[in-house]
Amino acid sequence: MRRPMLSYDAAGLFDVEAGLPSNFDASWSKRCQAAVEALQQRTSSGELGFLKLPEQNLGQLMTWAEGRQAEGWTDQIVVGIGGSSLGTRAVLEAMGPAWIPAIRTHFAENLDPVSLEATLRRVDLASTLLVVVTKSGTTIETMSQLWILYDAMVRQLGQVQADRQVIAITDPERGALRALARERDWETHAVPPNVGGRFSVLTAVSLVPLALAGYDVEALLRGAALIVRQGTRDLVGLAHISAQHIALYEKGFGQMVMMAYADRLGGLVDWFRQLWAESLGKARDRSGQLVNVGITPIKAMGAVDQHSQVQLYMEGPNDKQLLFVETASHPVGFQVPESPAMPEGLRHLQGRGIDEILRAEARGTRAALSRAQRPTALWRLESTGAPAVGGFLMSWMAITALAGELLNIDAFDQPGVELGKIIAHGLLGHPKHGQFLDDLESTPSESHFSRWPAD
Ligand SMILES: O=P(O)(O)OC[C@H]1O[C@](O)(CO)[C@@H](O)[C@@H]1O
Repeated sequence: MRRPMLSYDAAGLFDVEAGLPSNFDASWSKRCQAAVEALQQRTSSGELGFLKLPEQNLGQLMTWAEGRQAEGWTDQIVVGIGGSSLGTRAVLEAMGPAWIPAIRTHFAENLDPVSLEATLRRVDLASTLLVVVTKSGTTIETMSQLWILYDAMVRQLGQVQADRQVIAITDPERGALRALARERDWETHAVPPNVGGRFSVLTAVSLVPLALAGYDVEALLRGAALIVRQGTRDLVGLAHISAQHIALYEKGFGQMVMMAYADRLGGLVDWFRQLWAESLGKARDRSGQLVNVGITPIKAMGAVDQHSQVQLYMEGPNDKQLLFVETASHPVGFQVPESPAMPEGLRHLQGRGIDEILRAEARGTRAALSRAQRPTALWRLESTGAPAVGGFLMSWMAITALAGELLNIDAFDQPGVELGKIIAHGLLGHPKHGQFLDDLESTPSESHFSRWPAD
């Protein structure tokens, strides 16, 4: 039998006291079928595009990227946040160590002056592309940093040259960035309007910077395609995974820890957190009823968090679903050397690979959590090559969308993030967003305010 590119072991969700019952699959079967039909219907009507992304032909993109690489650029700064950067970062980190990038990639995500300065010190703007990614074209963090970086380029290289070095990835028609790109004649790539930001890792949003960096984006899509190759059959299988998490949520397991056992898998967990949290954390269901639903995603890293979080996961409230993510192979290896000086109790480590030790730690931790009646599951990527990474991404996009159908919520909007943005714009002087400022003006009452050192 061929080794699978990706595998999922859910036994630990069933084998614990408050876990899933043995008739789980049968009892959720009808709901899963209905969820799949609904998702397929929304896909075939053109409302949702992410399931179709593996069908793209990337020939043109590859030729374009090779042409750009041949121009001799050394670096790209990807300016974007949330769904406009997390997917790119996840793939770069996961596949990175096996790759010698054609163009080095830096990110301008958070509004941290020190990070921005550090990025500027690492690059030579004369040989750097500015890849700005924002689907809406209005995101405050992205547009402010674009303006700073573009201004620095204009001052150093002149406007004509700076305009040649900007690549804008945004909605094909709408938004401030699209308008700006038209005005300045920047090169553009379109984000399909029917693919939401957090579902956009297999669109130009990530494929453009990844192709520029020389990554095998075609293999990424091939891996994603394998997950949904059998259409309904595959989707029903994925819907049962969504249902497992929802059923556990309904039993009181309202948090979901994704614990990655390899540093380079950490970016995938960051990507997953946005996908899961923004898609499923909703106040109302589709009929408008107040439900305040959501399963809180938590990032953990093995083995480091065994020395930090695991005590809580073992003995604290039994309200967490724990997903382990590991890779079966690494592009490089280290062995603990043999030595007569090795202390007695550690001799069994001699000759062991550190990957072998890490795997044993993951197994040990999962087994211990199971003994403590905590529900666990394991995702294993055969390697962190493009197909397995693409497969992981597509699996979780489908599981998340299907979970939205099962919960009867809209997994593709994010109304809860708007108010904070409006207030921030108001604070910064936006002429139309001053309505909440009075509430902020009042000083906190002394009984709820502390300062150190005390007067
Ligand atoms: O691509 P944009 O429009 O800049 O949005 C960035 C992110 O901001 C959000 O709209 C809100 O956090 C996300 O859904 C999105 O991925």
